[in-house]
Parts: sequence; C-alpha cells; structure tokens
Amino acid sequence: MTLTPDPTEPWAAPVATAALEAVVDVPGSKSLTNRSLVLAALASEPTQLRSPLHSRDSALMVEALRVLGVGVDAVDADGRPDPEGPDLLVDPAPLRGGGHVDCGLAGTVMRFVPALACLADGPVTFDGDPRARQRPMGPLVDALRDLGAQVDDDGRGALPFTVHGTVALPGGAVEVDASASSQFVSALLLPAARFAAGIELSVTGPVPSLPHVAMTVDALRQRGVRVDVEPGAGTPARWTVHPGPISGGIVAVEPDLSNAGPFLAAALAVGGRVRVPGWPTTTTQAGDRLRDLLARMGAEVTLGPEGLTVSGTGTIAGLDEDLHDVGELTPTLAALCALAEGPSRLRGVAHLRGHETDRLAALVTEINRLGGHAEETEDGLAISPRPLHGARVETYHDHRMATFAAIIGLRVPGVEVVDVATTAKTLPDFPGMWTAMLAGSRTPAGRR
Ligand SMILES: O=C(O)C1=C[C@@H](OP(=O)(O)O)[C@@H](O)[C@H](O)C1
Ligand SMILES: C=C(OP(=O)(O)O)C(=O)O
Repeated sequence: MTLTPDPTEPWAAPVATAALEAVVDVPGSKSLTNRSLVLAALASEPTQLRSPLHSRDSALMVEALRVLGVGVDAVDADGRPDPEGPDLLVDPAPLRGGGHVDCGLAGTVMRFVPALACLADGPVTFDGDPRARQRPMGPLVDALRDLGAQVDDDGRGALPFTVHGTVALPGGAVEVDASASSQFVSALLLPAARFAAGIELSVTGPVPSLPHVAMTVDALRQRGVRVDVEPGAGTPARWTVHPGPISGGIVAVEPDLSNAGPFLAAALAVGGRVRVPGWPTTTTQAGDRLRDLLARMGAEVTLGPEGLTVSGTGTIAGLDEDLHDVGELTPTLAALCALAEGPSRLRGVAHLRGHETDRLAALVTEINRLGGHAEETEDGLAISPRPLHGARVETYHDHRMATFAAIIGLRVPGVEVVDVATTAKTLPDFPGMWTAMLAGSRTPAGRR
C-alpha cells in the first residue's frame, strides 16, 4: 500500500541508484475516457467503458454527467454493480437542466460539457478552479452562440457562465478560431450528431494538437456517426458531422500514452529499461509520438506484443522539434532536454500558455531554479545544458510540472516537489507508481 503524501509537505523525488528494469502498467487515457463518457451520455443505448481512467479529471466528468441526469456507475468486468470495479456503466437519459457543473481544472470538462448542456432542458451553471477561470474559452462560447445556444457570461468569454439548455439545437455551419486549443473543435464535434442539422465546422487559424481532433473523429465514427473531413493547407479545413444516432455497447479504453511518458523518459535519464504493456499498435493518442521522439533523444524503442520497451544509457541527446501537434508531451521532453548533453529547441507550443498553468513560463522558471539554462521563445523553449542542483520545485497545480520535476530528480539529488498530489488530475497514484518503477516491482498501478 502507498501512503498518501502529506499535501503540505513537498515530496522528496527519489534519486535512481541503479539502472531501471521495470514494467509499468499505465491507467486509461484521460482523453479517451472523457470522450467516451460524453458520447455514452448522448448514445441511444448504455455503454460499458472497459478500464477507463479513475482520476480527478474523469471523476469531474462523471459528476458533470450525473448533474445532467445521466446514470454513471462503477461495475465489474461483467457489468455487475461494484463500487470498486474497474469499469463504468453509462446509462443515457434526457439531459436535465437546473444543476451546477464543477470543471475543476479539466480542459475536457470545461470545453466538452457546455456544448452538451445546450441539449439539456434548462440552465446549467459552470465554474472551476481559480486557474480554470483564466483558461481560454471565448471562441467556443461564441461558436455555441452562433449555433443557436444561449450562454450568459460576464463578458470575459471565460468561466463562470450559464448555458441555457433548450433540449434541441439547430446546428449547421459555424466557424471557430481554435488556435488556443484543439478542444474547441472537439467540443463542437462531439455532440453534433444530436444537433438538428449536425455541424459543418470550419476553423479560421491553425489548430494545435490535431491528433486529439482525429481522436474525436475516430470516436464518433466508431459509434456509427458519419463524419467527413476536408483537408486544407496543412490542417483539416472543415469537419462535417451528420445528424444521427450514437451507438453504445462495450468501449475499451487504451492506456494513457502521454502519462506513460515520464516512466519511459526515466529509462533515458537513468539508463536501463522500462516496458509499458498494452501499448496499442494503432492509435490516435499524441503520446504515440514518444516512440520517435525518445528514439531521437538516444533511446532504443521496441514495440511488440509485450508492449512498448524503451532502453537508455543515461546519455541524452538534445532535441529540436515542432511540438504543435503534441504539446501535451512538452513538460516531459523539457525535463529530458534539461538533462541532455546538447542544446534543445521546442517549437510550436505557444498555446501551452493557456494550459493548467502558463507552462512555458513555469518550465523556464523551474529549469533555471534547478541551475539549468532555459529561455522562453515566442512559441516555445530554448534549453541549454548546465549542471543541475537540487531545489524545491513549484508545480502550479499542474500534474505535468510535478512529473517533470520527478524525472529530473532521478538524476539530481535534493529535488523536492511541491504538491505532488496534483498528479491526481490524471494519475491516481503517481508517487506509488514512481517508487514501484525504481524498485523494479510491478504493481497494478493506479487501478482501483
Ligand atoms: O482533447 C483532449 O483530450 C486534449 C487536447 C489537447 O488540448 P490543447 O489542444 O488545448 O493543447 C491536450 O493538450 C490535452 O491534454 C487533452
Ligand atoms: C493540457 C492538459 O490538460 P487539459 O485536458 O486540462 O487541457 C494536459 O493534460 O496536459
């Protein structure tokens, strides 16, 4: 059993004393879990999610659906009620207004659920953590209004606001500027099969994290929804979702490949080998790009029936890469860059300034606090090699800043992580998983 760290005390990141030889079972994907929950709520029959994520972000989504009147219950693998069961059974119902949704700091909840609430039978209020009120929302709210929804906010185009659900939404052609977050596109596509005319969505600028939009399209198609994607200059120009029913049934959730990142990065930082079982052979998850990115930083990467195995020597090459498509991986890669032999440039990630914290500012501050040399560029980071030293690392309520610090702490004695419990946003027991990885013991990590 792992003891829950005292939230008032920083966590002493463990230093690795030997090459790694670990198998790490990573819990379900946040992005797949929360899309599956939303689509299950709109489906014409129940859905059983197999091995979804159980973490703060998924719990917020489950609670949001319950507020809207949808039944969500923990079940065992056979679908029988079991409060400790690994699966979730979603029983769709006509969406109910009158409630309040707490978005926490979950981008998927604050972007996906308001679009859903347009189909409720009354007003739904939304708010979240203090930082959630600063995360970009405006273009999505404008697009919902263009589609016929009534949204009352305080004029800032941000949380808190009220969506006045009217059971049905006309839908049709609409434009959105999704340069601040791909989640605006996903939010508009997910419920669109239930809009009277579906949606014809165009974007007015570049969209980051396009694999996440592909994931949304894939999730819709898997549930029988017709989606047409018209390519534009380097980015899809238009998505058309046709109106129609959404199917349910059994939906298996892949492990979270972005959350596998810190564990795989550990093999590079320390040397040795880390294997993540259940790595899909085809996937829309952005984390799959780790295979080529870690290889370019010096890892040997093998994908087979046993999962993904990453081996390293402890020597890391710098990285020069545009991460616009996979911005979510930036903090993990930045930790490796800070430990690398040569300089790195991480580009195309200006939108990270609107994530859980301003991640560009946070990474620069914390790398420099550890003795490194990092600078913010217009759209990313420049990191040069320097000998690092221990420090108390701030995490700014950002799960990926905590895992960033843990990677550096593997090699640098005296790294203390403030509020390591913030990792519970997407990983239920990160400190326990990390310790087990270092001990070489395999635990059913993070599963409940
Ligand atoms: O749709 C999703 O599940 C996500 C989309 C991406 O958001 P942005 O496009 O805002 O970066 C990603 O970074 C986030 O972690 C999850
Ligand atoms: C940006 C992230 O989360 P969110 O879904 O809250 O946007 C993330 O997990 O890196």
